[in-house]
Amino acid sequence: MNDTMLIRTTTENERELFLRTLMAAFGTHLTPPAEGEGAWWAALEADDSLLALDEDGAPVGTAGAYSFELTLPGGRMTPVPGVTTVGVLPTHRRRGVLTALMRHQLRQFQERGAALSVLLASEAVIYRRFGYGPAAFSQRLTVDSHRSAFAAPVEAAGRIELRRRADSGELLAEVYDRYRRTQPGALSRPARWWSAGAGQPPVAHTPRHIVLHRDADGTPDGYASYSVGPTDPVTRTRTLTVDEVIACDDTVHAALVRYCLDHDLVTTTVFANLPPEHPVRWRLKDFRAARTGPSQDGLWVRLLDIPRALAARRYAAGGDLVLEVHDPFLATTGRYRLTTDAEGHADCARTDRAADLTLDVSDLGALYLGGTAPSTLVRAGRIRPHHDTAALRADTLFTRPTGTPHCVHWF
Ligand SMILES: CC(=O)SCCNC(=O)CCNC(=O)[C@H](O)C(C)(C)COP(=O)(O)OP(=O)(O)OC[C@H]1O[C@@H](n2cnc3c(N)ncnc32)[C@H](O)[C@@H]1OP(=O)(O)O
Repeated sequence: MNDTMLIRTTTENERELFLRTLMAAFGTHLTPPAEGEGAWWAALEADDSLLALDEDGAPVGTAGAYSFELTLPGGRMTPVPGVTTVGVLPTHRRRGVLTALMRHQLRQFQERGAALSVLLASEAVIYRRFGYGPAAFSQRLTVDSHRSAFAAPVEAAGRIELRRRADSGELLAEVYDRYRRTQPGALSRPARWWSAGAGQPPVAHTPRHIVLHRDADGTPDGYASYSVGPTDPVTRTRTLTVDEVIACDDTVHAALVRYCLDHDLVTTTVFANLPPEHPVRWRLKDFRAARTGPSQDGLWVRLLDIPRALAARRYAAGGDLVLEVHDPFLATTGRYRLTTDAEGHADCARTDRAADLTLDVSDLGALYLGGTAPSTLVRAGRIRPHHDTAALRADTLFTRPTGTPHCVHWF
């Protein structure tokens, strides 16, 4: 298959062909957006959308990429391709179509100078072989609304207003943009996403309510996006699901959470996508009124230019570490010396020195945003330490200098 397969970018007028192939791979159909919502495919970038064609020229697979900016630990932002719309027709699976698409796409990213790429994985078993590792996680918090009193009132100056999502794009985009610059692991949301609708997923099959928080001067500084499900006729239970609570400030965040918890005719409130260990649970008077769901992998990271990627983020301490990184998919192995100063600024270059740790590039991706400690992967048998203090030294450097990484953006 690989020898005869052609991979090429689409043209603007091939969007429908691309989408039909993708939808068939997922076993779904193109459904028109709900009233007042945009079509999610409006955000696709045609010149980054790849089609794999069989020997007869018929499309059998798709892969696309969006252009985002990723916020790194320490606050620097870097451009990243965000891999999306990956699918292979059920009739052509397990013959290497995805492998060929990934090879083509990663080469394209390298040619354009990307230091890393990111994705959200439909299944966790697919992408490690291509060098991606799970780097940021999210947690679901389910709260019994009637037991949700806070231990202390939220003292956020300002007010909350309920808005139509269709009229709020610019305000939400502004709030989101301020937030994502402060949140490691967050992605920019280009304008075309907002014109397609906000929330998570950004274009939902069900409409979302939006509440906007304004500070005492009237400047928007937070929002929440949510929907309320039907009432169960037997149990009389009803669930409010919050897709996104976005705010730079913890008190504003808590005011928006309080609004959601106080909604009438709701028995359960679900916060679908919070960072792990979010402090909001600790505001509850009754700690057991909330249950945390399993931690889910969110953003996956793949390093393409290791020295540039490692030097771009900040670290938690000064130090020196040599990593031997194996990248079987791109058929490279290299040793890299990472040197950081007391402020956590880094240099990274190839070296001949002996390695402290040996690891696969997908595991380096998993460590990159600080979401998982190197010692955890050593204990899991994924990373090989070469001496007793190697894991501890790596932990001291890599772990979260500026908070838990999190990516709320669905793509
Ligand atoms: C970022 C995103 O867009 S995520 C969305 C991904 N898409 C989907 O989930 C849609 C439904 N699934 C599909 O379309 C296809 O099954 C794909 C795209 C996941 C895989 O495409 P294929 O062309 O079958 O993959 P390919 O043949 O290149 O497989 C390469 C290797 O990965 C393995 N693999 C691929 N997909 C899976 C899977 N879902 N589960 C387990 N192993 C898998 C193959 O067995 C193969 O292993 P091998 O090298 O040891 O033989």
